[in-house]
Amino acid sequence: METTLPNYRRYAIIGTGAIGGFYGARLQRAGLEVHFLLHTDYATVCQSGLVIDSIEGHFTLPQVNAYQDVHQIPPCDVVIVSLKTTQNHLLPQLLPPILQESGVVLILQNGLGMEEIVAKIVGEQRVMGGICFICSHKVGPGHICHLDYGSITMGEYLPRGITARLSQIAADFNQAGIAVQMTEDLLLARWQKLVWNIPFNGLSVVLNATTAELLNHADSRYLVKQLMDEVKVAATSCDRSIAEIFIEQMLTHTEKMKPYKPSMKLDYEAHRPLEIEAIFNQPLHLATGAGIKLPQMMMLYRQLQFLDTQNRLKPTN
Ligand SMILES: NC(=O)C1=CN([C@@H]2O[C@H](COP(=O)(O)OP(=O)(O)OC[C@H]3O[C@@H](n4cnc5c(N)ncnc54)[C@H](OP(=O)(O)O)[C@@H]3O)[C@@H](O)[C@H]2O)C=CC1
Ligand SMILES: CC(C)(CO)C(=O)C(=O)O
Repeated sequence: METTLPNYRRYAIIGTGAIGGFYGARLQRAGLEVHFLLHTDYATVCQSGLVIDSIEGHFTLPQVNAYQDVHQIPPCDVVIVSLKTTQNHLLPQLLPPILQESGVVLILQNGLGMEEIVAKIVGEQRVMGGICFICSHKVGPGHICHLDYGSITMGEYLPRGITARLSQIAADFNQAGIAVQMTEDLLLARWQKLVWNIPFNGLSVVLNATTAELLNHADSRYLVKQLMDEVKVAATSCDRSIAEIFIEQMLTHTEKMKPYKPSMKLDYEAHRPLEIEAIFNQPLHLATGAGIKLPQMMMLYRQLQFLDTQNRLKPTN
């Protein structure tokens, strides 16, 4: 299959929240054509556009191409999936109407297993993934607050090296001031991100703590390290090797971060469904299927399932 995109590239954002709203707005500001699918913010964004408060400079896009219905969006060359993974059951309806024949879907989500879901809908040749290193959240309708970082590691789903279309998309993000690291091994990058997400997203909910609080107490820090070690072992189920030095670097890097509530903690506080399936269940499924025992991860997974169910029964304040 042809893996070069046209010189003029049209982008769609499926899920205009912390990730989609931020990166989509940066792409539009850099001169790219971007179409945004909205949900509850549709009316506000039609009226006032997108507002981005960012450590890299605040800006407003008073006019954006906003839609409530994918059938109104023109065919796009790059369709960015930035829904929460808990909404991925919507993708069979959302993707086919907007993906150009020669286009590609770029999944900007945490976790594992999303590329397989999208491959079933659009074909495995048309799937790419990205892992975002950013601290960002939606603070109001069409209003995104970008607190820290922003780079993305991107790769093809099928192992086909650094393709022309990957370089083209990376160049568009670079034009928007976003650093992109292109990888030949997307799956390794996804497992590496899980070294962070599994301990910090999970424990921040269960222990009601920020990243700094988790690292500053000897017992919770011990749990973080144990979980990181288990993710390292779990990755071997996919023949991926994570070096010990990577784990050490992740700990020291997080120590230097401003105290932060991971996205799962923010979802929990807002009584939104938690991304347990993609961040916990998929990795557990792959590893336990290969005969690997992961007692700490399994414990955290079951605690999160319990809390998620209880939390969804409680009304939002
Ligand atoms: N936030 C962060 O800093 C980071 C997030 N990630 C990952 O990125 C992914 C996206 O997360 P994030 O951007 O934080 O999530 P958000 O909840 O901020 O954004 C998701 C968006 O999807 C929209 N949406 C929900 N249902 C629909 C629908 N039916 N049709 C159209 N749009 C819909 C929501 O709209 P509405 O609000 O109106 O319902 C929301 O704006 C997740 O996998 C997350 O783990 C990764 C790294 C960092
Ligand atoms: C690591 C971090 C904070 C940002 O990349 C994240 O993935 C999350 O909050 O879920």
